[in-house]
Amino acid sequence: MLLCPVIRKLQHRRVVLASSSPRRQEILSNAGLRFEVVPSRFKEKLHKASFATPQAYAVETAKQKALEVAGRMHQKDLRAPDVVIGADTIVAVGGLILEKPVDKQDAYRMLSRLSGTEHSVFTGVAVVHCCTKDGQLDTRVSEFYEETTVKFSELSEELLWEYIDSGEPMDKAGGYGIQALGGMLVEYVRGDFLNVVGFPLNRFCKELARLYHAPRAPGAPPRIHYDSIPAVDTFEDLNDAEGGVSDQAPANGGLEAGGAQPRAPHTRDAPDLNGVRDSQPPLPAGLLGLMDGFKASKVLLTACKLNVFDVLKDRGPLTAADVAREIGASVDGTERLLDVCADLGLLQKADGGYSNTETASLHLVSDAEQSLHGLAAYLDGPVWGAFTHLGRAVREGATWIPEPLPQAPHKQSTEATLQFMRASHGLSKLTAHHVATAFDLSPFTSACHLEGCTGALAHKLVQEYPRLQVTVFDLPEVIELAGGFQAGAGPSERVHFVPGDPSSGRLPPADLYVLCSLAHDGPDHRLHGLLRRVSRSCRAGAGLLLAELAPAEEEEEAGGAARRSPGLRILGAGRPPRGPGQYRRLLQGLGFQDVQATRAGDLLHVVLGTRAPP
Ligand SMILES: O=c1[nH]cc([C@@H]2O[C@H](COP(=O)(O)OP(=O)(O)OP(=O)(O)O)[C@@H](O)[C@H]2O)c(=O)[nH]1
Repeated sequence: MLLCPVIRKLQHRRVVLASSSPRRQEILSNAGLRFEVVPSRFKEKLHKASFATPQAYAVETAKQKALEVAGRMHQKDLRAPDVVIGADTIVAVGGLILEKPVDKQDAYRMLSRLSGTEHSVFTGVAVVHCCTKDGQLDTRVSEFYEETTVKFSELSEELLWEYIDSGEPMDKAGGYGIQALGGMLVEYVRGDFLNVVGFPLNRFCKELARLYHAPRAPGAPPRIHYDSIPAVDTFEDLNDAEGGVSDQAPANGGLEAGGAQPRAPHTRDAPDLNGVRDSQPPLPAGLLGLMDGFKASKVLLTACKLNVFDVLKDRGPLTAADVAREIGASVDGTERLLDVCADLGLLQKADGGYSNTETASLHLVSDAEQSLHGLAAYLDGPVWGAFTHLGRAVREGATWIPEPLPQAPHKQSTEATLQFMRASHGLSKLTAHHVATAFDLSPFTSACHLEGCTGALAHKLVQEYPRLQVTVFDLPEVIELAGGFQAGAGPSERVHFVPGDPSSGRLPPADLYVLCSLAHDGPDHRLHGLLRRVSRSCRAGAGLLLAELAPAEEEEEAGGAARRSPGLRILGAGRPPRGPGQYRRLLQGLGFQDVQATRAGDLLHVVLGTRAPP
């Protein structure tokens, strides 16, 4: 699915989300939208009985929320934002409209009404386009709603009160949060899940596509289709070009009548649809994005290095001054860093306070179970340094990534070795489940993970397969430090650490050899060398499990060119990603048969082959 063009419709506009709901903020920032948050002060007290349907009530409330913010911002700044988004979520059951409970008794009334029955969740959404004419605010509103049906199980009194006492129901429509504990009350959902959570993202994208699609004038020549501009397959009718020319005025019919068409700030009026625009090459937005994409990476890596996400862990919103004090940095500099992190969807910003998004809590806090903090430090350190001198590497024919570690251990200090191991550990913990379960490995009783580093994958394998013994085989200096890492739930007597050199010398005997070294996915000749050694060492019938980082599926389909993930492509040594056919040929050429390849966790190719008899 080609998603970016839809959200990109709003890229050059000042977008405001008129909502205090953290769920809405997260849904939209996860989708890549950049926006400011200005919670609405509109009191949700419209007269429900005066609306023909519950959904009409939700839509009107959403619209009033957005208009209040547009009006207030216009008054304050004398310039309204370009787009204000408002939303309102309600639950409708048996002719009743349920909003957020006012107290525990109210929550009890709502939840007992929902117990054992089906109800509808409506989210009304208003997209208000603003423009200022002669100092006056002019608005056009596009509005819609989405309905999702939810069925609750029968809830016992005890369960009901336990849930209410958890505190979760209080700020949620209908008194439950389907995304958290409330999910346990739900028997089934029909429709958009995110609509229940507070924002119908799919419908919103379709509306954007519809709003920003300018129909071709009758008789006008057909539009040029630029190869670099992907067609939108799900969000139909999005046929304009990327970049500046895509900031066309919304289509007629998309917005309510009664005001001027909004346009992107700092741009001149778009030319008419008379073919002139079609003769212009598109502005190279993608190219410009590639050119300065490193800035976003550096912001993320720097925020990790300064432990911004650790400071915000498990705390309510903190101001820039609070964070600056804790990280020992200037308030101005910290505020700028935090604002960009919020733009990048790493932090939430509301009322001048910052807090971690779910992604940051999961992966950027240093002691999180699935932390990638170590990877960030490694990328910010040796990898950043190597890329700074990329020109030299190209001239000299060296690999693009510093031969990080096991390849050149004698050059590494213990700290450098640990830095690499932390990166590898984070990636392994993140992906171990997907690698371990991509195929049924239960027929194997012994495995050897070559370059197994801290043993994170080995621990997952023994957890999944109760009969399996796993040897972690890696350089002595790595094995020596591996004990300092928490690789699994606890020490397992079925995981053995054996020092040696995977690229020379004898390999420990095993039924299954595993190669999964994601943090230093090296050049082809290295992998081929290791595979040849496995092929020579293992008996006929032994297995080989190989896992590598893979481009997104759509890129793979487009010929593996990895057009839109250069970072992934060069995570290795600058080689193009392999497709399933290439794995098959590679392994068959090395004496393996029955080669199967699969994708796992959206980020990996996992391949399993069996050593053929010589
Ligand atoms: O399963 C879930 N259902 C609903 C929610 C959250 O409930 C609220 C709905 O309230 P409302 O639409 O009035 O939005 P507010 O939170 O008050 O924010 P505004 O400032 O936009 O008025 C909403 O937050 C949903 O996310 C949920 O979390 N799970």
